[in-house]
Amino acid sequence: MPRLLLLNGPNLNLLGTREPDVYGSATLADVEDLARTTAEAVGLELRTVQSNSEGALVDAVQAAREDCDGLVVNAGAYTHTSIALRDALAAVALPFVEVHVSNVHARETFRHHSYLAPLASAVIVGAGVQGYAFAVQRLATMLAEQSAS
Ligand SMILES: O=C1C[C@@](O)(C(=O)O)C[C@@H](O)[C@@H]1O
Repeated sequence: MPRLLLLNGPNLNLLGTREPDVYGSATLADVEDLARTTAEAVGLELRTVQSNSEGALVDAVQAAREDCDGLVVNAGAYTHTSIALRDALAAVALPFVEVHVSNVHARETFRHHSYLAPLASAVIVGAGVQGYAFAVQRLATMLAEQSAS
């Protein structure tokens, strides 16, 4: 069964209590449950990693090359700063969908640039935590198309 890695970066462990007016009330556990339920409904397995450290996220991306077919990535603030994470995603060359809970384009200008977006298959912003479900569904479609071709 194809497998996805759901990667959440810094401060996303605080979802549910962190700036609820911006990020809503769903917790990281809620997000992981939603993504897993969505994945299982379309015949995919889901592995989850959350870390506040950039190096651990790079390690998780590298490890995904061994056992995953695609990634859902919310790198939090590292989205806007991390060339290392971008290089890791380029190195493993797995399809990934970038997700942001909030509409980063309606926020501070430093959130408008993503080092990851040019490599992403799709970018979903501002859909709340439902964006994670959309990302899983998009990857399921892409993987099905890939295996049919
Ligand atoms: O930590 C986060 C969360 C975020 O990735 C989002 O999901 O909206 C947006 C980022 O700018 C921010 O640093």
